[in-house]
Amino acid sequence: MAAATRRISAFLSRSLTSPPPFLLSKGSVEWTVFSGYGTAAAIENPTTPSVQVNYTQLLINGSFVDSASGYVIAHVAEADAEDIDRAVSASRKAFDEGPWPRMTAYERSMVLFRFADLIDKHTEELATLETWDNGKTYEQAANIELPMISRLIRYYAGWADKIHGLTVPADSPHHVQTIHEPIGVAGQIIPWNFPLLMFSWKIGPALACGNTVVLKTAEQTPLSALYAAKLLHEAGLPPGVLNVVSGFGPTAGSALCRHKQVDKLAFTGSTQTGKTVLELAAKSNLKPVTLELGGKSPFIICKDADVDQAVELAHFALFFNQGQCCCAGSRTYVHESVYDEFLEKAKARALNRRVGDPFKAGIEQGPQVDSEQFEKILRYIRSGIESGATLEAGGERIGSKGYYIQPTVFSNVKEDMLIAKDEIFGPVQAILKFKDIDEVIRRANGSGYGLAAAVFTQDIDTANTLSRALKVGTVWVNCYNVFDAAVPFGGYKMSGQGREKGIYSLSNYLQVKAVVTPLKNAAWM
Ligand SMILES: NC(=O)c1ccc[n+]([C@@H]2O[C@H](COP(=O)([O-])OP(=O)(O)OC[C@H]3O[C@@H](n4cnc5c(N)ncnc54)[C@H](O)[C@@H]3O)[C@@H](O)[C@H]2O)c1
Repeated sequence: MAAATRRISAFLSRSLTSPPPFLLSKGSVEWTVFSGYGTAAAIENPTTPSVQVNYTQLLINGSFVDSASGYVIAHVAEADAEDIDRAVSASRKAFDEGPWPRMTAYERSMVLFRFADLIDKHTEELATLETWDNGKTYEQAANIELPMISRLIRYYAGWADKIHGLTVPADSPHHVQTIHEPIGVAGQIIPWNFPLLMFSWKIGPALACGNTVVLKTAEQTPLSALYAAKLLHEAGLPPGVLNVVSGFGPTAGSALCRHKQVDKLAFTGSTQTGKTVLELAAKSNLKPVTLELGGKSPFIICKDADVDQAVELAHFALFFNQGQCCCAGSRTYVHESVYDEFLEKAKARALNRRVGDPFKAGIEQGPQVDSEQFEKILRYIRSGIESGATLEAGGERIGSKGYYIQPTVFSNVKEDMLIAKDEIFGPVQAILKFKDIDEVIRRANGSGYGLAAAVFTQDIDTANTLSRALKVGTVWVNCYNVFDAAVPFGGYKMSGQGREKGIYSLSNYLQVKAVVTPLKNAAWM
């Protein structure tokens, strides 16, 4: 139904300070035509009644009140298959006929540089939306993530005019050149844990290479990407080059994956959905797919480790972003000689973690993103207790409003327990004891995932042995979560296919064409 726009609501189900002035105020609704209104053919110009929608809360005991679990912060247009089709058509037209691929690489790079400047200028708005949408702390969004995002956009802006092919020597009298061309329309699907960072990882290389994009945000976090996309247009991006659609996976996401006019797909999210995305791509037009999926990353603390430093880093590796990181160090392997000391200190650190209103200064942990994740994490905590792991700290929700979970630590964890196998995606640290290096390599590699790992040691030989033996896309040695724009990121095994960031991401968005021309009277071959 062309004129219909349904609405989905972004819920902020947590205790927060009052909404920033530039956002829709709590409970306000814009009037729109809703689907199912009359018959499709008759609704070219639907009547807009003068009556406003004023009441959207629950009417309980004579008063309009928010739901117990949270309140509405904004209403967002929901894309369905028809909207995806509109977005893909716009993107197709922008690629096939529009100015973007025909602009010089330098002009494209300047648009991206201007965009990066605007991100810096609008850090406060973007970071607020990110916290509002996701629940992560404002300090993390503003001081860590936003600077990473503008840096990454500048990194790819710098690549735009450095993408070129080769001249290739042939065995016969032919002039052979390779041309690196943009692929065309890129469909991109991102998750809710780092909405803006994932937005930048996806659009940065795609646009630098001259592609056009349809990007679907996660249904939990639609707000910040829309704001950033507006800034990109302000920076000079022509219409149709970047289309941002909010919507649900099985409808909008699936329509994007199946679309035959989409030339390439890039997906970040769960391994299960990654399999679906790959299948839909194969069944439609066999578009190439890059996948950045889940993980169960081992953090290995060797016998010579400085325990205080190891505790702090392992804590950061797991609890950062409320534990909602695909590369969270969620299996903490500790050598038996330092195990007891590590455990006591890890427990104390978790108990000291400052959990609370993510807009307040000094808070380390906000709420989980939504009720589904919240319930799932609590189920995993129960499963940890039932399977015989020792609950050392936490284990409960905090308060009765908002999705806050106590920083939780389990010891005596064994590989056959669900908490050691599955991606919990929450503030739950699982500590396992090991005796020797060969054993920990075997156990660390025993997972179906292979996204990241950390090695904590003062011995260069141990670091080298482990770095080479671990079947993962990133090994952090005596550090964690270092996400420079130039450093590739991606997974082995069920953690994904392909790499993002760095020069590796460029090849995801380029076709290589060989052009072969006969040479007549060549001066040289
Ligand atoms: N690797 C990561 O960065 C990452 C990020 C978020 C979540 N996860 C994992 O995924 C789990 C579940 O989170 P989730 O439900 O938000 O992940 P998900 O895979 O369901 O969602 C990620 C994105 O895929 C879309 N999607 C869902 N179903 C789709 C379909 N059939 N076709 C196309 N697109 C579809 C979603 O709308 C969203 O934009 C988490 O607990 C965590 O384990 C991993």
